[in-house]
Amino acid sequence: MDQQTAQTQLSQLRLELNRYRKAYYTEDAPLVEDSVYDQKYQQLLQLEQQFPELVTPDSPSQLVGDVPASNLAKVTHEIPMLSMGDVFSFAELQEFNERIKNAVGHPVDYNVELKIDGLALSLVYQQGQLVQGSTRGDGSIGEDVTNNVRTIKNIPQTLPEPLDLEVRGECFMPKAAFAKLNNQREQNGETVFANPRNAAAGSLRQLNAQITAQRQLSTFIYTVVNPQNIAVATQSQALEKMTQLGYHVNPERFVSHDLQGVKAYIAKYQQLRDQLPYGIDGIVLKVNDLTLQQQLGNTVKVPRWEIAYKFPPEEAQTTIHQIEWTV
Ligand SMILES: NC(=O)c1cc2c(=O)c3cc(F)ccc3oc2nc1N
Repeated sequence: MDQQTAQTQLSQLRLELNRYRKAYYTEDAPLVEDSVYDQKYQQLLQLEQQFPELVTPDSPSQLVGDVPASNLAKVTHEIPMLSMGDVFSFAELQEFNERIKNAVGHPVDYNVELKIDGLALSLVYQQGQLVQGSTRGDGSIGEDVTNNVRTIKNIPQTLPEPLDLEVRGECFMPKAAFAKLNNQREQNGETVFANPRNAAAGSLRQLNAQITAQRQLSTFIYTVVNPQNIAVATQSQALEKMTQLGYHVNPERFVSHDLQGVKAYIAKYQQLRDQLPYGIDGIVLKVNDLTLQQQLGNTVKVPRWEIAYKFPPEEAQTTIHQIEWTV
């Protein structure tokens, strides 16, 4: 079908479906059977899937807050996108360090990073050109958000070298953008997002990239999936190289030879957390040597060579802070 026909059919479907919605939701007097509504709604989704550039903000598919995952095309991750094991105390970090030392046979260096509170994103490049962007999904099957990531300013569309590369990072909404967006939504009588992470997810997982483009999303890239393509031996070198390639990499990182440095880093960023322009919910410890990472491998769910230390929830931390002030 050509775009013109699709446009005609879509505007007809939008008109009909919005009329049905109005009758159903506001006048409590459905005009058609649910099955008729659902069949036409699926027709609209199919057409919007085929012609995403024809999606309009008033389309019934856009009125449900962030688009349910089922409306976005699926992407299979060649290398699964795992999540991270979490710990909640320094003692557990020490246990993690002991496990690694026993497994490897000697102490190791860790690359220590902030844990950005957003949603995981994969970016695939062929010959240095961005060809696909996708969400984690269930780790094996994610959602295709390629058109949307093309609107995110700090994602390079073209690399300075013709590399075949997959990188992964966190997509987030800066706190200032989140506050502005929620003010606008409140003024328009729309539902507000609970936190920047939900706002980022709802803004990235849109069928209409024009909506994503208005949401001021950002990224911090933290992994090269195939580091052999960029000739690096450690996580810290990989992050340096990604910076040179034009990616936005979080600067608050360092290589630690023991956990004392990590203890100070945790204390520092637990204090700085509410002054940072982006949300963090902890720190991440990664075995710095990439060969050791490979040797340590992954469990079904998480890599064995890294751990996430989660801060206590912000409100709890603020309470403790207040107690200090009153003392
Ligand atoms: N939120 C984050 O700031 C952050 C998250 C991850 C991951 O989820 C992650 C998941 C993997 F399977 C492997 C490495 C990772 O590294 C990571 N590094 C980070 N800095």
